[in-house]
Amino acid sequence: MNTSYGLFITLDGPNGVGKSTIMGDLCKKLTSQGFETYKTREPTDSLIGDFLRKSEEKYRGKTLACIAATDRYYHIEHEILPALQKKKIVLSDRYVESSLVLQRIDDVDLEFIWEINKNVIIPDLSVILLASPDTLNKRLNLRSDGSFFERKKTARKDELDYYRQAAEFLEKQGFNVYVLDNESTSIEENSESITKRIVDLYNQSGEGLT
Ligand SMILES: Nc1ncnc2c1ncn2[C@@H]1O[C@H](COP(=O)(O)OP(=O)(O)OP(=O)(O)O)[C@@H](O)[C@H]1O
Ligand SMILES: Cc1cn([C@H]2C[C@H](O)[C@@H](COP(=O)(O)O)O2)c(=O)[nH]c1=O
Repeated sequence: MNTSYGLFITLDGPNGVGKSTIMGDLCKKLTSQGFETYKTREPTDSLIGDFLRKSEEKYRGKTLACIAATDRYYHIEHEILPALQKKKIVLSDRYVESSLVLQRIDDVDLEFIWEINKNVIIPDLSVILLASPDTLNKRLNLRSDGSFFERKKTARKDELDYYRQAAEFLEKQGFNVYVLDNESTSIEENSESITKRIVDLYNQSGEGLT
């Protein structure tokens, strides 16, 4: 664990599952309990991240996978590690879990994806939110436009299958994975149980709460 350097928490799951909603709630809860948080996301807000966000209509497959991995290593070096060194609780909306799903939907095989991502730092907790394809489609339909991954017809079911496989795969790589149903369980209940896990990890690190 990275606990002597703060805590690193990732929040992942299919498009529209509720990552940013839960992230906002989690940050509020942790801040109100006296923790210093650092909220971040992938693609990052750097030039590489902006490039990744704009890339999906032009670049695909292994090329897009490498752009996402490049942005991730930049993220680790320039945002995640500096914030962990300041003992913050770093919360990232998407991380390597996303590549193990989105790049697979884009026909890149798992071995290649892992090969270019295997040197990432392991989060203290990797939260994966899931919901049924119907619910995901309903939530996404509320939006006016969609990305390549959101528009792809079979994407919802593929995303769910690949997230389940990613959870299993990452556990074997030593990740502490926490899979949650974000369909029938409320935003409040889920963010409460994630907060509890984070506080438990913090206390286990021997730092105490303040
Ligand atoms: N547990 C929940 N129950 C019901 N609705 C939820 C729940 N969690 C999130 N939502 C709703 O789902 C919708 C999508 O949420 P959000 O934008 O946070 O998803 P996201 O995973 O961040 O999406 P994207 O990956 O596309 O950015 C929002 O309208 C949000 O209010
Ligand atoms: C982290 C990550 C991102 N992408 C691409 C796929 C989408 O174009 C965006 C995700 O944007 P959102 O606003 O979070 O929906 O980035 C990718 O291909 N692989 C990745 O690992």
